[in-house]
Amino acid sequence: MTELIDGEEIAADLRSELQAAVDSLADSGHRPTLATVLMSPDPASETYVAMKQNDCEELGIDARDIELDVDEPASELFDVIDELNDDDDVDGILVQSPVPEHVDYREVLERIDPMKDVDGFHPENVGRLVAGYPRYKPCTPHGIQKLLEAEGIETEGKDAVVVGRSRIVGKPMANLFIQKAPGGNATTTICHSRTDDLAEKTRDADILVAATGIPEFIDGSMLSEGVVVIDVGINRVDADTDKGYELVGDVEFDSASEKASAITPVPGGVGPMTRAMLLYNTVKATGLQEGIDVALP
Ligand SMILES: Nc1nc(=O)c2c([nH]1)NC[C@@H]1CN(c3ccc(C(=O)N[C@@H](CCC(=O)O)C(=O)O)cc3)C=[N+]21
Repeated sequence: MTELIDGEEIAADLRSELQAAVDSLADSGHRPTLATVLMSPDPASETYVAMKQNDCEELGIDARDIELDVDEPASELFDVIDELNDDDDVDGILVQSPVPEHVDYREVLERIDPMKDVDGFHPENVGRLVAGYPRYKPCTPHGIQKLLEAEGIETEGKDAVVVGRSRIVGKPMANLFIQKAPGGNATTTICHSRTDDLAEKTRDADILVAATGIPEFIDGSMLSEGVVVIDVGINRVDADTDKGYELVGDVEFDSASEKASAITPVPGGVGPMTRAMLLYNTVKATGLQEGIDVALP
């Protein structure tokens, strides 16, 4: 039997576990504050930022919502980041990606105060993660670790195959899988668009993480019996629905389900976990900056 991994439920459990930490920080006069900055040409971005704001509201995290027109010069965005960096009331800063083409995302990431970098994308935080002493783990791969943990799926000694080498998912996921730490100790292969005979590699996986951004790129024929499939893709594809699209993953769900022992759905799998870990990092950021020990789940 294939088990459907309920990311929505696991994320809800995490949020309720974070509630106590938010409450105790608020009681001591340090209610966590997350600033989101939206300057994105992607129509999905607005939805995602709105979801993050709602999550904050539910937990009592203060959410600041800054929106910039996509035609503004990059300097406007940098000014906003500088102000948020200097604002002691702001604990976490997230600049939604993608940013417009005339803005260099690398410069954006390097500009954010690393202590407020709740995405974990600043080179200092990336470096710490790779070196084995992470400060803020990037939300999606961290969320995947929490999903596996909640499902009782051991990574130690397993063959993990990550398909995709992005800065936000593939690379940090692989780095977490190889850490000498819970949720790590996996033998890890990173595959990507230039990988020869991809299916040969993916068939070796005990745990497969699909993060290519290509709809239904991985199908059941590429998988071995019993694999755990984590589908990171959230692709909007044209469809005859009210919204004019439907969401599909990077995995062809039906054929993959026939092979998998457990699989995440899209929606309702990794996405909610990514959002929960953003709240986690925001709470952690408040604790670190205020010098308060917070108990994190
Ligand atoms: N600086 C930055 N940090 C990010 O973390 C970041 C970003 N930029 N840019 C865009 C991506 C995308 N992303 C999502 C997170 C959760 C869902 C999510 O919860 N999706 C729901 C469904 C959403 C729907 O119905 O459209 C689900 O999978 O169940 C989606 C997308 C975070 N991102």
